[in-house]
Amino acid sequence: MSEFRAFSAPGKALLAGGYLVLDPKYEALAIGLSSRMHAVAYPYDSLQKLDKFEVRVRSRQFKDGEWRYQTSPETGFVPVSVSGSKNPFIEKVIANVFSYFQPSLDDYCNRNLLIIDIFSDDAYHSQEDSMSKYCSSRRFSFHSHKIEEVPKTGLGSSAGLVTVLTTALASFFVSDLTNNVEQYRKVIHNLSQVAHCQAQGKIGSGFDVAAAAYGSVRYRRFPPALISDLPDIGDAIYADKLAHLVDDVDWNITIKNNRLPSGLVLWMGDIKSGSETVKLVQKVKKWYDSHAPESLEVYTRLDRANCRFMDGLSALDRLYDSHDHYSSQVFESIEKNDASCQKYSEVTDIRDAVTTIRHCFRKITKESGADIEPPVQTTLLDNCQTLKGVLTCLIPGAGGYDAIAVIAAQGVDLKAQTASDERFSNVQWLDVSQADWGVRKEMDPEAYLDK
Ligand SMILES: Nc1ncnc2c1ncn2[C@@H]1O[C@H](COP(=O)(O)OP(=O)(O)O)[C@@H](O)[C@H]1O
Ligand SMILES: C[C@@](O)(CCOP(=O)(O)OP(=O)(O)O)CC(=O)O
Repeated sequence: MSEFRAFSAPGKALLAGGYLVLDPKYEALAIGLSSRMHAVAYPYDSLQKLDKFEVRVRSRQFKDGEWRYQTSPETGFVPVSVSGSKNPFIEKVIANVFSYFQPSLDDYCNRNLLIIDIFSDDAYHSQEDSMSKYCSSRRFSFHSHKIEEVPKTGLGSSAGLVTVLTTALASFFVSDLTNNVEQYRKVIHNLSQVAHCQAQGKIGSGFDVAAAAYGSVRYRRFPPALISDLPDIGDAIYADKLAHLVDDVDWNITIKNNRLPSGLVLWMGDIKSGSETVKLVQKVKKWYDSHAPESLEVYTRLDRANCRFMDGLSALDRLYDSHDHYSSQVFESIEKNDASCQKYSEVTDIRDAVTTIRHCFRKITKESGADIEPPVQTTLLDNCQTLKGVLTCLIPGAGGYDAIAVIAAQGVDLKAQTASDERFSNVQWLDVSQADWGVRKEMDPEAYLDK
C-alpha cells in the first residue's frame, strides 16, 4: 500500500458470562463500545539498511510513546527493539504479522520502513494530567505520563491496540485488505488472539479481542491449547504452525451477533477503584474447585440466566425493529420505569435474568472472597435500578470495584439524573456507549495527520 490508511477497533464491556466464559461450555455477551483504538498506516518508507524491516509505532498521546523494532527473515522475524523502549503488545503483533505473511526483503526493497501512529479515545484512560488537542479534525487527549503510568478504565485498551495494529500492519502486506477488512476479519482475529495472549503471558477467554475484531457478539471461547501449544516465536517451525493455526484449524469458537436493542443505550459508570482481574479469577477458580458439586449448580444457574438475558436483549431488539404499537408501549414503560413494566414479559424476563445473575455473583462473592458484587456495589446497583429510564444494571466483566453497566432507554440522561444525588457521588459516567461494529477502515485518514 502506498497511501495513508486508517483503521479503528472498539473497546469492550462483558455484560454477561464473566468467569463462565473461561470455560468453552459457556457463552458470554461482549459488547463493542464507541470508544475506539485507532491506527494510521503511512506509505512505505525506506531504511538505509536493506537487510532488515523496521516498524515504528508512535503513540504521541503519551510520554515517550514511540517503539521501534527491527526484524528480518534471517532471525525468524523475532522483533528487536532499537528504540530502547519495549511494548509487549506491539512486539507480539509485529512478530506474528511478519511470521504469518513472511515478507521477503527483495520484495520490499526501499519499502522496508513501516510507520504506524496509534490513537486512543478518551474513555480508555483517566483524563487527569491530560490536554485535549486536535490532530487535524480529530480530537484526542495528550497525557504527560507514559502509557503504563496512566490509570485505565478497563475498556480493553490492549485488545483494541493489538487488533487495530494487527490490521494496520497487515495492510502493508495485503494490498486489498484496506478496502476488504471483512474478507480478512478471521485472520485478523486469530492473529490478534495469539499476539494478545503472548503479550499478556496468560490465555484469558479472549472475549475482549473478539469484541475488538467483531464488535458486539455472543461469544464462546477457543481451547487455550490452540495458543499454548505454539512453539516459540523465531523457532524454525513457528511460521508454519502459526499459519496452520490461523488458516486451517477449527477454533471451535462461537461468534454470533448479539447486540443491545436499538432503542436502548449502554451507560458505563467508572467507580475509580481498581480490581485485579487475575486475583479475582484465581479466587473464583479455587472456590469452584473446592465447592463442587454445588459450584457447578451455581454455574449452571448462572449460565441459564446469562442465556435468558442475551435472548431477552435479542427479543427486545427485534421488538424495537417492529416499530409496532406494542413495541412503543414496551419502550415507553422502560422510559417511565414504573409499575407498568410488570405488564411486559420482554422487560421482566431481562430483569429476572439479571436478578438471578447478581444473586449468583453475590453468593460466589460471599463464599470465595472474590469481591465480584460486594455490598457497596449492590447498593449502587439497587439505587441505579430506581432511576428513570433504567431497564437493568449490573457489574460488567470480572466485577469488583471498577465499573457498573446500566442499560437505559434512549433519551434518558443519567448524568443529569445523578448529578446532585449523593448516592452516585463516586460514579463518573464515561462518554461511551455501545457500538456494534468491530475493527474497520476509517474513511478519513488525513483527519489524523497534524497539519
Ligand atoms: N494507546 C496505546 N499505545 C501503546 N500501548 C498501549 C496503548 N493502549 C494500551 N497500550 C498497552 O496496553 C497496556 C494496557 O493493557 P491492559 O493492562 O491489558 O489494560 P486493558 O484492560 O485496558 O487492556 C498498556 O500498558 C500498554 O502496554
Ligand atoms: C473474568 C473474565 O471472565 C472476564 C474479565 O472481564 P474484565 O472486563 O473485567 O477484564 P479486564 O479488562 O481484563 O479486567 C476473564 C476472561 O474472560 O478472560
